[in-house]
Amino acid sequence: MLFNFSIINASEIQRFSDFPLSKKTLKGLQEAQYRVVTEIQRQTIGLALQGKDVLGAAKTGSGKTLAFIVPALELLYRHQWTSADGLGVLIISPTRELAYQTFKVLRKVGRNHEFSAGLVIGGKDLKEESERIHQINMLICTPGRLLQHMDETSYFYASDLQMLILDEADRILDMGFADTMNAIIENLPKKRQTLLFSATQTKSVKDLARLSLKDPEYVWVHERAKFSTPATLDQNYVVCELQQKVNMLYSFLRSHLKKKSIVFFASCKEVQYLFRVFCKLQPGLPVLALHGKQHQMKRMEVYTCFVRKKAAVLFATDIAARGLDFPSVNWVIQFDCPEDANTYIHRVGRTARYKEGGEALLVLLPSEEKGMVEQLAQRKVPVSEIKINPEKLTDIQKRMQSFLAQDQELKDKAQRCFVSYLRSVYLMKNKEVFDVFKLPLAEYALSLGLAMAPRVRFLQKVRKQLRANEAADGTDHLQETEQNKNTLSLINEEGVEKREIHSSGKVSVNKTKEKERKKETEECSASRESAEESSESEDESKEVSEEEEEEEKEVPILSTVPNPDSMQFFEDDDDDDDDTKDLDLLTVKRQNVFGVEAKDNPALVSALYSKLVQQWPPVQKTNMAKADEEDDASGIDLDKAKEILQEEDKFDKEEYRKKVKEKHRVMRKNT
Ligand SMILES: Nc1ncnc2c1ncn2[C@@H]1O[C@H](COP(=O)(O)OP(=O)(O)OP(=O)(O)O)[C@@H](O)[C@H]1O
Repeated sequence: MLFNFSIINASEIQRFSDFPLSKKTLKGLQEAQYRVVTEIQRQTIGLALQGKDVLGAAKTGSGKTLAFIVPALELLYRHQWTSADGLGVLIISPTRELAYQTFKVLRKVGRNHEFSAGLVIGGKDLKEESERIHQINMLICTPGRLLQHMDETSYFYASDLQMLILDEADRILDMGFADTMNAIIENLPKKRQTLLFSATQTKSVKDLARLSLKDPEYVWVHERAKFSTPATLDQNYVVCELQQKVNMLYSFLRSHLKKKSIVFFASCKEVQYLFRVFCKLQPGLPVLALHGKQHQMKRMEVYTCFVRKKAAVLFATDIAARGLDFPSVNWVIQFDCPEDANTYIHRVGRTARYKEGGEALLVLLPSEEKGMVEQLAQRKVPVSEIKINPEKLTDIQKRMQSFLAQDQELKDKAQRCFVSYLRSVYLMKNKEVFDVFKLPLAEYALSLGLAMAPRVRFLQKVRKQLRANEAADGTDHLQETEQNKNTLSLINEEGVEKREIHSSGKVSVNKTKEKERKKETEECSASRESAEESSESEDESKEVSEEEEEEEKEVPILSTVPNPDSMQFFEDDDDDDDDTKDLDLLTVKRQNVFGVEAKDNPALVSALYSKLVQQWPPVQKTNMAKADEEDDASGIDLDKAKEILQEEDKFDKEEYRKKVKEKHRVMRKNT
């Protein structure tokens, strides 16, 4: 059937069937219950069908995935592509989870076509992948693994590539893949169509567009929208002292037991510690944790488990902030202030997806409020302030102290959480919002259940440096709070290694010399936590021994608080009837929860990896329909998954990077 693509008029398109699409694609869309197009789909699919390069930006949850999958299928269909034609479409995703999610949508919508589709996201024997990769027509991959194939797989040809798709381009760049992307693009034929999609428009996205797109059509569907977040998203913020944040979170969860929430933290170690503590606290709903230090297998379990739960809370780092399509999330809580407005937008985008409603609560420290609220206003994010009623907070500090008194490992985690949070604040670029010297360290330590603040050597060094600068230029770089003056002077005094901050009289003796490790610093930077790059072991004992940076010897805390703990390691599924007593206390806004006037401010996958397991090895030799049937027919093969993941752990990324670097060096030398 011949279509006339030149007459597509976006303003007349309402349904997918209004586009000149093949019967196979339309059938796939209908079977997946996609009928009416979203705005980004209406505005970009026609342009892409006409063969134009497109840079598409639209709010989170607005349907960007189909905006590129539909034209990709159509392009190969029109060219009557067969498996013998090799690679025709390449889709690059920032993370494994997102790549797999996209792969699933592709298989669903493309099930009536006969192209082969493959997922190459690392973690499997390269040789095995290499033997099959040349048979793939549509390849979805993460950047690192793709470059690895380009460098090492002799069968890998992209010379006939018709279309390159860059999904979540901003995230790819944030994760430090700019060089990798440049190298990949150099390896691709110049004559091709390129589609680039992103939820936020940043300078680096425009740079990448300049490099990879030719005379692109810019489609920014929400450019003139009053707000840059979905209209169905209700957004509020509270200003909360650092030492009250944990109490606030606990109180919040206790009053939202029937809801599904994601709580974002700045670092893995905060997630690790607070997850453990909240399991012990038994808030009355399942608690899950997702972060970049988890073994891939664990991430599979957690993702699947959270997708299936009706009510649960997921503690996460920004690894979960972008692209992932968790169904029916009611609340996104930003426990720690996001790095910038873009990160805020991606995080809240995990709720209120595709016309659904959702609520977002941002927790800000007093020192963060002005700068962050201004940034959000500039980015057209409508967020209103609500206040916490301190009387309605449940104080869990004593319970936490009691847990730590009985569990040295948990105490170690608390100390790492403390240091890691401070480091994450210190590493933030926007110093108007993030000022580590304004934080009440002693109180914060207490609020984590610690008897005293661990020594933080990097702060010591920073302080020294600032003092030296001050002496040189006569200015006052250090504006300390009274509390910090105390803490800092103590930690700065040569030989003083004890600090008592708790009335119960505990003494801390810090014995370990800090190893200044760049690796650690990077791990704590939320923006660098990448699904693809994560290689840390789940083995916590190993983690501990590797990360002894703030080791501390301490006399155990004497606690009179009985331990209510019945340790639950992974999740707490217990529905506690008593919970209802708090219901009227903390329901943000509607019941004036935090007690307050709302002051308007102007301003892997349900099946994620379970399916990944079945479609391994990753190349689908069969057509998509068959693959999909197989996919739906069977359950999770955990043994197989474990096998795959064990293989993955053997893959030495450092070694590989060195090899690639060396290879590039030799190549540069030779040219
Ligand atoms: N035309 C449509 N009709 C019905 N549902 C749709 C349509 N397009 C997309 N959806 C659904 O909307 C949700 C969000 O889609 P998608 O994940 O593509 O959004 P996105 O714009 O890529 O979001 P993000 O920027 O957060 O990655 C998905 O659950 C998807 O199935």
